[in-house]
Amino acid sequence: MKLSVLGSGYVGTTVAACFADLGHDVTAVDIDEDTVAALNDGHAAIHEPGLDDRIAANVGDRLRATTDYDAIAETDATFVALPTPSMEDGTIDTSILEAGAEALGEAIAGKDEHLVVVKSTVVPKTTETVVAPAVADASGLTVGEGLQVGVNPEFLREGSAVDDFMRPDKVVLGSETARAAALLREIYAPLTSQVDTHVVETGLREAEIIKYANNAFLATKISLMNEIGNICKEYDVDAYEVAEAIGLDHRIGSSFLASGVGWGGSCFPKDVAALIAAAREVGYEPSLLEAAVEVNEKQPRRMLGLLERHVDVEGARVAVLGLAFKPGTDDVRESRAIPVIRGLLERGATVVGYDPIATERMKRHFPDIEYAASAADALDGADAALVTTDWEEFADLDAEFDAMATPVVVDGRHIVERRDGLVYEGLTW
Ligand SMILES: NC(=O)C1=CN([C@@H]2O[C@H](COP(=O)(O)OP(=O)(O)OC[C@H]3O[C@@H](n4cnc5c(N)ncnc54)[C@H](O)[C@@H]3O)[C@@H](O)[C@H]2O)C=CC1
Ligand SMILES: O=C(O)[C@H]1O[C@H](OP(=O)(O)OP(=O)(O)OC[C@H]2O[C@@H](n3ccc(=O)[nH]c3=O)[C@H](O)[C@@H]2O)[C@H](O)[C@@H](O)[C@@H]1O
Repeated sequence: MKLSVLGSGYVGTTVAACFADLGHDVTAVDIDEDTVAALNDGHAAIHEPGLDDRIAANVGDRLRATTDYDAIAETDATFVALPTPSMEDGTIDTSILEAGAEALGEAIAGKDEHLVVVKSTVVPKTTETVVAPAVADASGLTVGEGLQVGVNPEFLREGSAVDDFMRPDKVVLGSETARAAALLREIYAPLTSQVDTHVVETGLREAEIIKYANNAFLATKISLMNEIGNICKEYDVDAYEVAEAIGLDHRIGSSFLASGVGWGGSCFPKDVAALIAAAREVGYEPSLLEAAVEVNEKQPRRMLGLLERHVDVEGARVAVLGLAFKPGTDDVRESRAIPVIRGLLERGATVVGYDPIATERMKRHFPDIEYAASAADALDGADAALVTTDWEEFADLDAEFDAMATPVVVDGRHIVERRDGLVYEGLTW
């Protein structure tokens, strides 16, 4: 089928490249000229393992990128993967989505039929009340007739986006008409026929809230483990031993029990905040979700508190190892390193940050701190080190700690090996 994908960020680029790989003819549309040029050049503007290979294999053949919305008219269906960022009060800002939907509508005016699929994460009713009317008004098409509408939330993780898309646990297809459901099924057939996955066919609102339920559950699971971990720490118990044991209960499961400095990224914080705001909007006070956020905000402060047990932070030189919100990505959005660095600066420390790939992005947040070219350089002469991302290379650090002025490590990610001569503090162990 001929598909267009609106927005070429983490989701849009992955979706476009993977659909092309699956045999569809795909046009990626983005307003950013550099992003479009990079794609047409055979690579992504973002770092995502395996993504460049898929782009390079398909560009010039089944994949192309453009800034021209008119190209959408040549396609049968459009996946909307535009940003839905948080507003101050936690609600999602739908202005980009609305502008995109309007431009999309203008582009398909005069067509007999077009399918619009919302891939962006949106609160229940957004597709019905914001996207569909905007496309309908601008195109002149009628919702449910010429204009078919779907919601297909995305569950990929950054750092493993391609694998997650190509081997999903489930594919959620939301629609309100048999025609839209059939088109969605057809688009996903090349994937669902080759991998063992579950296809969940449901309504628009249901598909929208399934995405939030998924993320809220995972974020709350981590916060619950962090809360248990904080208690474990006070009793001198290793929370990782506890997690391993409880994870054996199949009702709990072993994934997303890694306690530490908490959850960051462009989605968990934004999506939990949006679900809280959406709940309040309909008069429900979501106290458990609020507590999950509260625990998450506590973890960086606990990390700084543990540091203060060993080092007078004012005037100290502190290495922050790991700036990305998780390993495998250069994305620093809502990275836990941000509140940690802010807390260090407030306490008068000199901060030297290190990350294998996220340094440039973190410079936009903290242009004035020092950045090291390697973990060894960051540790050289440091009075302490805080570990905020579980990059595998930190597990191999050993003799590098000898160059520290005082060998104090507060590990927020359970990644550094304890060794003789190192004053080691785990966050929840
Ligand atoms: N990042 C992730 O891992 C996941 C994100 N999501 C959701 O997917 C949506 C997109 O997220 P990301 O891909 O992370 O966003 P992103 O910020 O990485 O990329 C968005 C892209 O849209 C482009 N753009 C902005 N306005 C535009 C317009 N009017 N027309 C065309 N292009 C425009 C930007 O230039 C950028 O390339 C969000 O709703 C997010 O919550 C869902 C699952 C996973
Ligand atoms: O909606 C989204 O954008 C995506 O959000 C998350 O994916 P992502 O943010 O890429 O990363 P995760 O691997 O989920 O990690 C999120 C944060 O939780 C932290 N985390 C994760 C797991 C864990 O056990 N403990 C823990 O602290 C990570 O360090 C990271 O800061 C979800 O896992 C995806 O399914 C979803 O599609």
